[in-house]
Amino acid sequence: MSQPRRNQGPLLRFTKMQGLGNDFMVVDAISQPFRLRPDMIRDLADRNFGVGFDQLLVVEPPGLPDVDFRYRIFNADGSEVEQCGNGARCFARFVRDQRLTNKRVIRVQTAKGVIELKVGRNNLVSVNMGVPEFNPPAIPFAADCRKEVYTVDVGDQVVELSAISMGNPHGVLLVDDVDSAPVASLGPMLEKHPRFPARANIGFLQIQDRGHVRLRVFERGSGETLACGSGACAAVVAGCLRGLLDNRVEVELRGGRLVIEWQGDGTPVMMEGPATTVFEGQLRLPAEPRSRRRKGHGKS
Ligand SMILES: N[C@@H](CCC[C@H](N)C(=O)O)C(=O)O
Repeated sequence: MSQPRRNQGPLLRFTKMQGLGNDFMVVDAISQPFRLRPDMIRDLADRNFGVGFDQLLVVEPPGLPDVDFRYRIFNADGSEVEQCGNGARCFARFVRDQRLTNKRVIRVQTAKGVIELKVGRNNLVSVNMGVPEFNPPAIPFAADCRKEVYTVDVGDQVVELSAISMGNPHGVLLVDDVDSAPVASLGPMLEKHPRFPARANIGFLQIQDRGHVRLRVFERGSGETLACGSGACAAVVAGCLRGLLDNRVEVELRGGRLVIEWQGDGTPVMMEGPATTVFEGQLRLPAEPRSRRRKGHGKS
């Protein structure tokens, strides 16, 4: 890393990646120092004034035995979250391309447990996304008991949704047609609905047949994205629980297709899809104010 000039922060190397148009800035925090405040992440996520991304992914050394890396995820609003399916596939591609590992099966520690990523020979990555959680306090979702469908008052409407955690919280609504679904109006209201105390990702699911669905997701902390991997898992689980879907489902999102498999309660959800590098870059981070520098590092 080159030496920063006066009043400038260090250079940061990053890779821009995308999985079905859900786009990421990916940072190797193993071979370079990395520390960003939420306001800096928001600036970098800005599509006009920054790099522009839905999520920032950070690759760190593992903190557990039998795990290859730690995977941290930040939404465009700077909030740190537990899970990102499209990001997990890009993560797997990144650590191999950057020669941080040559394994094809990679175990990664996330804020909600360990996930396993498998890199295929065809640009496809499959991810064991873990066992979905339906217990309301664990999602978290405000309800007295577990149900497949909850009735929720939102604005002047009453909607029905499934509430599921894929490590991160999801609400899934069935719609007749995703193209005309009220994603822009209901999405933000349900994302911040008091019954989801940690906020939630809101999926709008159209069932075409038992093996094919269409989906749009209004993501917590990032708004509507072209695709949401954990949202696709939650949507298929919701459809299976309602008896509407088979165990293997092709999910069509605005940015492309994912294949999701789920064998039922207590089993993990498997996701397969592509991961693509867009470009590599470097940027000069702003210098930290002197007072903060002193506090953080104990030096002036
Ligand atoms: N795009 C992601 C999900 C990213 C995190 C999400 N916005 C949250 O706040 O939980 C995916 O592909 O799963």
